[in-house]
Amino acid sequence: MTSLFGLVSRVRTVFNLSVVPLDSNPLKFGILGAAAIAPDALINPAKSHPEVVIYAVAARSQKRAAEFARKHGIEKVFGGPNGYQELLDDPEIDVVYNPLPNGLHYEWTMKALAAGKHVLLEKPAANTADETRQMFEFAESKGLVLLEAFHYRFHPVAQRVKAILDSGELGAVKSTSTMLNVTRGIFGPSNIRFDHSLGGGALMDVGCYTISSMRFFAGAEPTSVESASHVLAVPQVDISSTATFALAGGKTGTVTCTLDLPPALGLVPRIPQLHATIVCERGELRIYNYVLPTLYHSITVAPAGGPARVEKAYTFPALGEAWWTTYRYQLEAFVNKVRGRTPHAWVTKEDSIANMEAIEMVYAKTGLGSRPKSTYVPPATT
Ligand SMILES: NC(=O)C1=CN([C@@H]2O[C@H](COP(=O)(O)OP(=O)(O)OC[C@H]3O[C@@H](n4cnc5c(N)ncnc54)[C@H](OP(=O)(O)O)[C@@H]3O)[C@@H](O)[C@H]2O)C=CC1
Ligand SMILES: O=C1OC[C@@H](O)[C@H](O)[C@H]1O
Repeated sequence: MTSLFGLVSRVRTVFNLSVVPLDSNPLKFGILGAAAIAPDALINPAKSHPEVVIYAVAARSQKRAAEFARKHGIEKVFGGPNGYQELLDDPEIDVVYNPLPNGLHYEWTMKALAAGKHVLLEKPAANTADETRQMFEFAESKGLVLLEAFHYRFHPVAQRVKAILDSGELGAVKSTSTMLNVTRGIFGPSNIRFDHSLGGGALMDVGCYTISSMRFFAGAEPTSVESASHVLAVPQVDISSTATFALAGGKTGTVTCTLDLPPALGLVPRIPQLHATIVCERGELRIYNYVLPTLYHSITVAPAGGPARVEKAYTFPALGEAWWTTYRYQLEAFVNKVRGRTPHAWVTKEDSIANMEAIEMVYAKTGLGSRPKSTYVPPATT
């Protein structure tokens, strides 16, 4: 009963956020594209951050940009074929949020960095590890912050799980199983997720979380892909994928993802499955909902031969509120980094590159091949 009240209270707060007063010199964010994810990932979290103002949006259509701006109370609108570049050229903007389709991440992140903006970049970082490396090296050379938005990492759940594993309570990690299965029908056939040229594929879209969390919880990088299989949505684009990695130190990791979770009994839509199991030398740890834990989650710590305990982690001892989403925690860290303060968690350049490498390893194993490289060539001066 207590957890039901907690759930209702957290959900009510998330959907009825009051806007906190802004500091005197907030960071001004501009959004590239009137993207479906932008409200959850940035606009709503920004309402409770005194150092963030969502100042501008650009969309390929003026009308779409204007409607999005009106709906979300955004001051500045850039529309039309040059809208994205015009937003980047606006000297008022400090930070660019890039939630474009995966295949456009590289081009517009490079352009945003060239314009001197910090970038919050949606996952997966790009279509290839090479593009990912280039973006991070360019950001470093310009002294700018670039973050791949693996929001789950910033929530207390992921950090608490990592702390339990690192404590040695259960002994060393032997294997991981990470899953992200999305309900069938949420994304229609024309969705960017099924467009090869835009970087589509379940492994790119949701598999990137399963690989990221495998690497994080195992504390080890893949050395090879032992087996992999997929179901195609259209040629070269997987709607479901699974793979088993050999990881450094003799560990293994199995990842499972789909955008096509079938209904129960052929009729009842199932809620997304966002679970992970980590098997250790002296027991196992199970996480229910490591991706959107604010709604509800559980961390079950089951020592071999001993009683299991269940933990919850909605806040850190000195940071957060129970209703803070993964995105709100992520924004906290991002702003701290830009401001030169130490963030409570981070996804490093090396981490983002390694994740893309692992995705490409799976696509190589299955024969689908990496998603196409961007045709954008940065100017020589960049
Ligand atoms: N962190 C998270 O939890 C989530 C992250 N994501 C990530 O965010 C990104 C966007 O996902 P989502 O918001 O679902 O995507 P959308 O389908 O909403 O597309 C995002 C934007 O892409 C722009 N766009 C530019 N060129 C094209 C093109 N050729 N075809 C289609 N769209 C184009 C559109 O901008 P315009 O308005 O200018 O037309 C659109 O608004 C992806 O990288 C995805 O992986 C997605 C969901 C959740
Ligand atoms: O990032 C994401 O998280 C949730 C999924 O439903 C979505 O497809 C993906 O883009």
